[in-house]
Amino acid sequence: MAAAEGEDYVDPVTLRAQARSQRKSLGRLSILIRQSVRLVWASGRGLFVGLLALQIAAALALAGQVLAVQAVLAAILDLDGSGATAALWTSVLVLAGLTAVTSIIGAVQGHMQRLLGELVARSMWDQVLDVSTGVGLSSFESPDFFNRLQRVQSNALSRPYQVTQGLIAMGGALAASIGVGAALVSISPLLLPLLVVGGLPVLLTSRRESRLEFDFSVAQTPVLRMRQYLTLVQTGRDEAKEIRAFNLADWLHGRFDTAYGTYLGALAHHLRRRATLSAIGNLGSAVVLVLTLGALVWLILDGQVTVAGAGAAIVAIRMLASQVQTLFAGVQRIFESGLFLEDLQGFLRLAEPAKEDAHGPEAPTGFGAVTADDVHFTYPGSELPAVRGATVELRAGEVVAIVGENGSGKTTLAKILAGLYTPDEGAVRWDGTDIRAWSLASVRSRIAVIFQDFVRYALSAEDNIAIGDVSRPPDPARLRASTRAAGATGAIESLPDGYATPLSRLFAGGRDLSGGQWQRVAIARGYYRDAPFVILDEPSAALDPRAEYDLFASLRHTLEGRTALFISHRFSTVRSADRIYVMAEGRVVEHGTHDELMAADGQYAELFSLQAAAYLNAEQA
Ligand SMILES: Nc1ncnc2c1ncn2[C@@H]1O[C@H](COP(=O)(O)OP(=O)(O)OP(=O)(O)O)[C@@H](O)[C@H]1O
Repeated sequence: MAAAEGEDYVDPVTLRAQARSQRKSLGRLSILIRQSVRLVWASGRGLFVGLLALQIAAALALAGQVLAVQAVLAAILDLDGSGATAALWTSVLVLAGLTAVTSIIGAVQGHMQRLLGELVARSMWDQVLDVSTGVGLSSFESPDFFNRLQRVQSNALSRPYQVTQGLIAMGGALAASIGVGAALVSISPLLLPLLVVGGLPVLLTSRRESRLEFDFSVAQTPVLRMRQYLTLVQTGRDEAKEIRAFNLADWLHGRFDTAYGTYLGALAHHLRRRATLSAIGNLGSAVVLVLTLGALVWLILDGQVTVAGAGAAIVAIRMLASQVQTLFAGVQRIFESGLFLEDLQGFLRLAEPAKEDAHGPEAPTGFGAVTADDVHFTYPGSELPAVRGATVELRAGEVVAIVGENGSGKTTLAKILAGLYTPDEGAVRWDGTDIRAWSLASVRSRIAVIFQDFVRYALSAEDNIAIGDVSRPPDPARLRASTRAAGATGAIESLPDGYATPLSRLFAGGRDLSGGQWQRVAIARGYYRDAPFVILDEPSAALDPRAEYDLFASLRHTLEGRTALFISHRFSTVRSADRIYVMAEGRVVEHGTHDELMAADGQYAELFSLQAAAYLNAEQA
């Protein structure tokens, strides 16, 4: 597993600096448009082409409307002429028909855009989920990663839809502008340049607005994450009991209000700045529009255009102004989304090291011995190493235990042995070969790990166990054997729908299990995976002493020759292990069999006696 953090991690400050240095040139716009078209094309090319075709049809209808207005006005001014009434009605009908066609096209486009937007969103989600499930586990220790994930979820994912809309609006507005512009030129060529200049103020201010929007989003991500977290805490099922027991409701609510208040204050400030900028842009456009209309009046007075032509020109000017605005709004959307898209692209690149995990030769299907050879590991962002020079060995078929006090590094060492963290120094080897020589995905497929904080999936009991090996279709016989070996048969068979019962009250007919029953389900999940190496991280913490004893006593039989690493706090449980490693402060301080360690009279003997005495005292009390 290559650590995902590295040059691809960009902190918010760097991101803002990058945003400031972004060039907003035509060259950049064309790059963004190319990227966006590729994205939309890959998600739904049929719809995209259909939408563009409709845009062209709408543009033609719009240009036709200008000419029809001119014809209607000319017919009105010529009403006393012979056949003028028929000409008037014909042009009115054409105008009405074209107007209806434009509206119908608009409505159909709306529906198609919505669908295309969803297709784009789905393809983006697919990629984002690939990253979040594919990046190295250590990414989840990094606040940078979470900030980025949050930004991508809350912002970047909606941007491709905006880009889609922006592109289509731009295409349509461009086609319409050309159509209406051509109609306008046929009335008087002098009017066109003035109108194009009219759009410039909006373009200039919109560039600045997009930068403001991006800066705002980057700056607000940590506050938004905190707010979201506080919402989750106050609405979560697991947290509900503690919130009541500790009377935390008002306190948490206060925190939430403060976080929201901070965000709202910043949002109001941000929106004022955006509103001011867009007002400046629109006022500039309005001034240019007045100049254009003035020019038109002058052309009429000068006799260069007819009154009918001038009437049609006014309609065209209004249409063109709105098309130019749509065009620039499209450009703005693409610029605005550009920074987010780059952020998103950077995020998607985080999956590349994960893809490398699948490369390389397949790991062997078994081993003679697994060793962690003088491994060191420090969590990203931590100063102190969690594991500092630990060496352990597990020979095939052995049951090996790691014991030690809280925080001594047991779980971290287990995750290193499971190939989930790459040691900073030292190596995990199978028969002398560093596991990094093989595809890490294939190494992990040979290992079954039951974590201390295993996941309670809100799925059926069957799924909760069969999830241990999704590489093949569920095997009912294996499922039942694993359940039996983990001692979970009774709990599952007494559920209303047995194995089909959802293990969560979130779903109709669902049931929850007790902590110990859940733990047995998790153990069954580990047994179900046909792996030569099984890691059980405190699998007995929620079990009663008899169940714990049974679990360990039956372990060898259940494992049928597989190798097991067993982490526990209860020394009495592990006394029959082939070898016991005692960890303290990230190091292995002692190892041997129970008898050897007791004879050595070191830390193990001390902790064992302490626990035994506590147990005896408790029994006597
Ligand atoms: N995700 C993490 N990020 C940073 N530090 C961590 C993380 N997980 C554990 N640590 C630190 O690493 C050290 C070893 O933790 P580890 O979970 O491996 O200990 P452990 O022996 O399994 O403890 P326990 O018996 O409480 O489960 C501790 O000091 C802990 O604070």
